[in-house]
Amino acid sequence: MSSSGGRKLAHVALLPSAGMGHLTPFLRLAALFVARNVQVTFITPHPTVSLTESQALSTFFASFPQIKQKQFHLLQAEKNSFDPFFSHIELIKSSGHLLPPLLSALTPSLSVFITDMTLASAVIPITQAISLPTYVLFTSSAKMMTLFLSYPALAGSRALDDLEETGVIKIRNLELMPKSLVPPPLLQKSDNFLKKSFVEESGKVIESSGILVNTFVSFEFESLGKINDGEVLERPPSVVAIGPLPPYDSEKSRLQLAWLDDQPAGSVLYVSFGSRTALARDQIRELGVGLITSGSRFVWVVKNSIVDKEDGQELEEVIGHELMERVKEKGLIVKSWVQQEDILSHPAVGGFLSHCGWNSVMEAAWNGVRILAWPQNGDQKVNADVVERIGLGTWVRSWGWSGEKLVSGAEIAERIRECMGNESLRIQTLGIKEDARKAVGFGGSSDKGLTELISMWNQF
Ligand SMILES: O=c1ccn([C@@H]2O[C@H](COP(=O)(O)OP(=O)(O)O[C@H]3O[C@H](CO)[C@@H](O)[C@H](O)[C@H]3O)[C@@H](O)[C@H]2O)c(=O)[nH]1
Repeated sequence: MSSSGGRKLAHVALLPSAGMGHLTPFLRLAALFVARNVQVTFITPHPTVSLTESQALSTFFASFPQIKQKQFHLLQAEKNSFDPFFSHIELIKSSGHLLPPLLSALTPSLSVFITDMTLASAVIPITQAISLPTYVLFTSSAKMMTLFLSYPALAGSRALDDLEETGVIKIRNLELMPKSLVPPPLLQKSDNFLKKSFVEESGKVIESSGILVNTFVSFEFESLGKINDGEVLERPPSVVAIGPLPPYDSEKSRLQLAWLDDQPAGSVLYVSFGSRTALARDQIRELGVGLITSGSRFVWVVKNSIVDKEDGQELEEVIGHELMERVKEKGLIVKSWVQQEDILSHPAVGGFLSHCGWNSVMEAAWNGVRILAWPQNGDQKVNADVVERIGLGTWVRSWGWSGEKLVSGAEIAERIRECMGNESLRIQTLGIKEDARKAVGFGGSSDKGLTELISMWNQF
């Protein structure tokens, strides 16, 4: 803690987890703290899983020289997991014992620590031992949080066995969600990585000083209510909605998007499945056919590997020469990565074919762009359900989880036409954009939540 003109200022350290879906909200939160005179130390696990993360970090620290960066050098370990992101999270956790010396060397001493929810079981015992108040940034939806917080109790009860009959996940008498939304590994009887990590992380998150969640009250009123009213857990840590975490200025690449500039307002569909999902090769081709047949204009980010370091193949090899040529007539194809904020904030963009990673959902709400949801894995069906209920988009439930079936180009085209031509959805989406901006604007629900937290931390 330090003081400015006699006023105490909080010093907050942030520790993100692996992948852009976790790093981005942490960077945005750090930028918000700077704008509110909070001193920030940003702890970056080193190395990162992807090149995109290292690049995002370099740009970020160049724009925010007032933020201290502390590299957290991870132990080297064999990468033997089926998923590079999960194995990186394990690596960060197993390097946890290297954190205390790093934390004790920080000056002024820390007021508060903020960790990613996937690292809680490694971090919270360490920060508890030094009596450092620790908050969790939950990077998914509040609806997903209802499942996350109740999962240890669910997994230890008969509730999962009873599912065969009811098809609905219940905690005590509270209906959380239909089984069909839940990531399949969480429903399995046998042990698996996701089950183990939900039980371990959730068990520690409930010992935290509080949870910050990247959502806003009017968007997820019901789920936030269920948690804060003690329906999900009898004594939940306080949960504060602080989203949508707005993009910071230098996040935009300031590239000239000449092609987009030439398209009519709201006419372009942006197609992306986030930072860590690659569709199967045959599904990529069907999607290409669907995009052409739909008649819509589009910007399509094609990833052919979940790790960008390995995303080496030429697009033409993946899509095929003929399709590649036809796709170019109506749209722009980008390999691996595009600065999403540049695209979603462009007036020509009116729709987003999205996997419903939660950051993408919040970014669509922030920019008033309607979603055609195509969840692929993890929390994404839960998030798609939130999108559909609030009216930010539509969801074709029959498309299933990633790889469950091959969705045909004709079917995709039909759904794109419906979504892009849906005038009431367009209007609803603009209303949601207004609500999102109100929530983080002066005196809005998210603004108040964060202001109250910071004033409390300034007293620590
Ligand atoms: O070409 C791209 C692709 C992604 N992004 C950005 O990267 C982030 C991606 O996050 P998200 O949309 O949440 O997707 P994932 O990368 O898939 O995120 C992981 O983390 C999320 C938050 O926990 C989960 O909701 C997802 O299911 C999980 O896969 C967003 O900020 C995007 O703007 C880009 O800028 N360019």
